[in-house]
Amino acid sequence: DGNGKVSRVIRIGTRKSQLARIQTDSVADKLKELYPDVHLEIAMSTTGDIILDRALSKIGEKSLFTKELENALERNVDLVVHSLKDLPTSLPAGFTIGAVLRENPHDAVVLHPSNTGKTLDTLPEKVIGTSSLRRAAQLKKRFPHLEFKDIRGNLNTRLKKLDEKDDFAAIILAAAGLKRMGWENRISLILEPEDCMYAVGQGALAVEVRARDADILEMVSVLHDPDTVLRCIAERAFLKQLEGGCSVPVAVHTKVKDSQLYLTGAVYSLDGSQSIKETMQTSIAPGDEQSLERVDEQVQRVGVTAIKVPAEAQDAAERLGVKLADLLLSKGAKEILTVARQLND
Ligand SMILES: NCc1[nH]cc(CCC(=O)O)c1CC(=O)O
Repeated sequence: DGNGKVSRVIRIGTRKSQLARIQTDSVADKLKELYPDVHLEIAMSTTGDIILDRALSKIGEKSLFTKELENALERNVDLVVHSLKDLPTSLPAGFTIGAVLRENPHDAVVLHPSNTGKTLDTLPEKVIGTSSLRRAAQLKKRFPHLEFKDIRGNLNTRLKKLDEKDDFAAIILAAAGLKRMGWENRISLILEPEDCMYAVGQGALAVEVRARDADILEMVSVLHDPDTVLRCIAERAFLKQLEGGCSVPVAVHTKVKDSQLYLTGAVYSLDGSQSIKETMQTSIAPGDEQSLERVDEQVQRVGVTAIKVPAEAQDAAERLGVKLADLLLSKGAKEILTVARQLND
C-alpha cells in the first residue's frame, strides 16, 4: 500500500483566523485517522486576515489570501488548506490542489433573532446583509421587494452585527462556513438553486501542495471522492473560461447521477434584471485512473491534480465547463460581465 511512503514529519500551514484553523484541523484529523503513524505539525502564519474593511469584490486579487501560505509551502510546510472558493482558477507554477473535500455548497439565510420563523417572502423588514454580488443579484431577481447592503468582517463579526443591531433583517452566508464554526443552529433556511445558485467551489476545502511532491500528492489523494473532484473541476473550468474571478456575479450548480455530470451555470447583471442560465451534461464513465507517473504540471486541470480519479472523466469535466461558458458567452455573457465589472469599480 502507499500508506508507508511518508514517514517524515508532515507540516501543515494555516492562517490564524478561527475558520482557517478549524478547516486545517479537520483535514489534519482526517489524515491522522488514515495515517496513524505520520507525525503532523501545524504551522501558523501571522498575517493574511487583514483586509476586512473593503468589500472583497473590490479587492479583486484573490491570491492575496493565499500568497503567504504559498510562500510557506515553498519553504517549510508540506500542505495548506484553503476554502476552494478563495483559490484562483490557475495556481502559480509549482503548486497544485491535491485534494478537494466538500460539504454543503449552498447558501444559507441567517435571520435576525426577532424574525425567527420568517422566510425571505414574509420578512417584515427588507434589508438583507451580503457583500456578495452573486447572492444579491440572484435574490433581487427572485425577491424584488428586498434590499441588499454590504456586511463586512469574518463570520463572527457578521453574526454579531446581525444580532446586536437592527440594521439587517437577515444575512446570507455559505452553509458550510456556518457548519464548520459550529453555528449550524443559526441556519434558518438553505437556499435552493431555483432561488440562489452557489459560487464556484463553495463549501469545498482545497488541500494545496507542491505540484511535484508525489509522496504528498498520493497521501492526500485518499481524502477526496471522484464526484466532488469532477464537480469542482467543471465549475472552475466554467469560471476560468468566463474570465469570471471573484468580482462578478457568476453562479453554478452541479450534480452527478447515473455516471452523468450536470453543470448549470449563470451570469447576472448586478440588479438581477438580466441573466443567462444554461445546463449541460457529460458522461463520466469510469476509466483509467490518473496515475502518479503522469503527475507533472501538464496534468493539472484548473489547478487540480487528482491522482486515482479517472483521467478521462477529469478531461470531460473540464471540457464541460469550457463548453458551457462558451455557450453563455455566445448568448451575451461577456457584455453582462463587463457592465457588472465597471459598475462595481
Ligand atoms: N466569502 C468568503 C468565504 N470564503 C469561504 C467561506 C466559507 C464557506 C466556503 O468554504 O465556501 C466564506 C464565507 C461565506 O461565503 O459565507
